[in-house]
Amino acid sequence: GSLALLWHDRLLKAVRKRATRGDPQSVISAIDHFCRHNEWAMNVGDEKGSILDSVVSEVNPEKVLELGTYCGYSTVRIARLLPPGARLITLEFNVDYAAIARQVIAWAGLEDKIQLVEGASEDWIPRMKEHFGIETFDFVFLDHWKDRYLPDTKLMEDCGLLRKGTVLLADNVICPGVPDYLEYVRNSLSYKSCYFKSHLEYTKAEDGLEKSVFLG
Ligand SMILES: Nc1ncnc2c1ncn2[C@@H]1O[C@H](Cn2cc(CNC(=O)c3cc([N+](=O)[O-])cc(O)c3O)nn2)[C@@H](O)[C@H]1O
Ligand SMILES: [Mg+2]
Repeated sequence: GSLALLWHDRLLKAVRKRATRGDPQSVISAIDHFCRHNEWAMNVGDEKGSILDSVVSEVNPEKVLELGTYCGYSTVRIARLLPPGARLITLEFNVDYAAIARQVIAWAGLEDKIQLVEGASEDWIPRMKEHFGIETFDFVFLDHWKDRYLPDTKLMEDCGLLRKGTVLLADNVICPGVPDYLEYVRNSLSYKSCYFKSHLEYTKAEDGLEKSVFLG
């Protein structure tokens, strides 16, 4: 609705005012400042974001998939750490959010590493190979609708998009929570899973990230 759009315009203004064009870290700090001091938003945030940073740095992925772009905060967080030539595909089906994210990504100067695709994850996952020439992903960040984490993970398995060693990192496994997904990755013989305890972005509530390595 228009109110949400107004809010997102204020977010963009804060980014343009506080962040330096072409400097991803300043874009991240500007969004964190806005969400902590002005208006909360469901970005992964700075605390969980530094866990995301450490997992991305450890995996050093060439091919990355993000489910749920939102304003592009985690997209920028991930892309700024990728080696030259690495590519990040991010899926977002809300056109208003996608428009905001494109501007955040452009301000960070990371357009050439990122492909923002407008559409639903369930529609695009089956088309990754023929449409983007992707064989398998090295790293997947799940931050979209919580009832899509499990079906989309199974869909990625069925489409052969995961290889031995692919790392899935899921946001919000405690709040709002993804019980069916957690039960699956923690009990399936195809995954080695571990939990990184943290807090819901910009709050004191518990939340965390689940890192699950596909064993093939
Ligand atoms: N199947 C889908 N395919 C592509 N994009 C999707 C899909 N589902 C949602 N999205 C998009 O993700 C964006 C952000 N989003 C994420 C969620 C789910 N995330 C949460 O609900 C959430 C909620 C809280 N929270 O309530 O405190 C905290 C968080 O960190 C969260 O990620 N809902 N919309 C939205 O633009 C939406 O269009
Ligand atoms: Mg989230």
